[in-house]
Amino acid sequence: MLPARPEPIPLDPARTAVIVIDMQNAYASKGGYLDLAGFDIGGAAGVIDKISDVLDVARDAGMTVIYFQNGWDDQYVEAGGEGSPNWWKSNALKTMRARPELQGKLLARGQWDYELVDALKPKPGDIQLHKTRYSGFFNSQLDSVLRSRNIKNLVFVGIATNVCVESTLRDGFFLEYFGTVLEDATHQAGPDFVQKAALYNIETFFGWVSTVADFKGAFGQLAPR
Ligand SMILES: NC(=O)N/C=C\C(=O)O
Repeated sequence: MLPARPEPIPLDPARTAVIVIDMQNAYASKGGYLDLAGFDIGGAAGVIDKISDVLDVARDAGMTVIYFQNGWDDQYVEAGGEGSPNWWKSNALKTMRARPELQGKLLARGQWDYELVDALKPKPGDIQLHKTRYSGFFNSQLDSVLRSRNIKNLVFVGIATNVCVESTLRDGFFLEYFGTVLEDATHQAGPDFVQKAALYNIETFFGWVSTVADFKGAFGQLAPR
């Protein structure tokens, strides 16, 4: 049983996956996309350490760990052209249009920006998935990976709470997955109030909100390290 808001949620480790959303240099490192686009990434470093702790506990408890990376091919075909709202709304694409010297660098596979941060590299047995839009369920293998493993519960960590974490958790809700966010293992893109708003939405309408300490308290004892 994981203590959570609005109420504790039962999680069977064998039927639970920890979903690590987009812990790439783009979102968590100085000089990465969010930083270059003018977002405050000051809270990202603390989140990296918390996620590392969560993943150690999750693996030892027998949970599946799934890493997502967000981005596109180096020609940005997968990003969509002017016929796609993504072309208009993606701040990475807008930043590159405003600063042509960055073209080909942001969120492009093969570039530093796309890579996972050094402290959070997948371990044997972890699963790596790629996505081209904010939701991890859109045009990805996530649903079939989860169903083939009989997984029903999703625990979310990563960046950004109000964009890709919330989008993926919401889509999971519609597909009958139970989503929980560990609030202190996430960070928002935007002012503090968007973190609060995203967590309010999740707690009230789409899922559950818990903490790293409660996760470690609930599952840290299952397999002695
Ligand atoms: N990973 C995310 O939440 N991404 C947010 C914004 C973006 O990718 O432009």
